[in-house]
Amino acid sequence: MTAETSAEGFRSGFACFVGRPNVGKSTLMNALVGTKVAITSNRPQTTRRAIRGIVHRPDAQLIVVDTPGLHKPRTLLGERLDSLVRSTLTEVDAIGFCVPADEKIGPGDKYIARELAGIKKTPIVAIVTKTDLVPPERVAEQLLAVGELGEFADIVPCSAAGDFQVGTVADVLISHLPEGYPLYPEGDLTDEPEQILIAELIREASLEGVRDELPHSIAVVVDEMGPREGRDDMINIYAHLFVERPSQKGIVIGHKGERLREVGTRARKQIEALLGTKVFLDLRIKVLKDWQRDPKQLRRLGFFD
Ligand SMILES: Nc1nc2c(ncn2[C@@H]2O[C@H](COP(=O)(O)OP(=O)(O)OP(=O)(O)O)[C@@H](O)[C@H]2O)c(=O)[nH]1
Repeated sequence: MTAETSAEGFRSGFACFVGRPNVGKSTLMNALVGTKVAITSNRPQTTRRAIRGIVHRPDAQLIVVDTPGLHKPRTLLGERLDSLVRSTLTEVDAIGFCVPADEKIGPGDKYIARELAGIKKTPIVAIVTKTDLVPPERVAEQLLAVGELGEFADIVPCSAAGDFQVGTVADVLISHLPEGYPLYPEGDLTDEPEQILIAELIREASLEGVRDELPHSIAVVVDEMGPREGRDDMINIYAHLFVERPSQKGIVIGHKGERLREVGTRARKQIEALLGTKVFLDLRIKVLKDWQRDPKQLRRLGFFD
């Protein structure tokens, strides 16, 4: 058997990071994944986990998933972790528990450690982050203090900002993955910007049931997205759906707007799964006469030649 067809010695699986807000989870995830793969969507219809990125190694594939909600203080310090987070934690092959080197261990860390103690089957790697901010003695003290928080498969210090031991974090997580074939061929992943993935999800939702009537006539552009004012748990997305003729507009909108509402709901759910956060989706529809034949409009819709 060739290397591609044999799983022998190859490890593949999922990992997620948990920890209080601001401990450096996102920075570490991004550093691990590097610039190779940007935020990437799951194929619709498959699992709802939001994939953050994939670390490709000759001997391993580590898929980093987001834990929506856990890093939101309200949920974190709430009475319970929501079921999505719980299921993510039990579905992954390894959990990275992040504790920063520059802050004393507090109630937030202990709360998470207690929650994690209930997850028996998944190896938990404690990661002391931001080591660049403190002297080595302090890192050593923090490693010991973290060790008191629970039973960990490993404890690793690292600094994503200082590029210290990021590779070791990957190595250690990978060492806890099961042996198996790569779960995602490299070609399966897009490195498209988030907005394009979101536009694609909206387009897919809008084609459901009318694919035959409007095969290529729908284009979607995300005009704007950003956090909703005054809320840290919701993103506003403003998007336009373009059709070529007024009759198509009618099809997409449906009787009394019913179909467009369904499209919005379906797309919103998919986008929420992708981003791991609540989404307010403002979806407008516009006729852009014969856009497929108009080079200027094609450029506007992101089809560059
Ligand atoms: N000095 C230093 N700063 C870091 C490091 N990692 C992250 N930070 C900073 O710490 C802050 C929080 O980092 P994030 O990666 O957003 O933390 P997070 O845990 O994902 O935060 P939430 O999304 O709120 O849960 C940012 O200002 C980062 O720049 C590190 O290794 N060293």
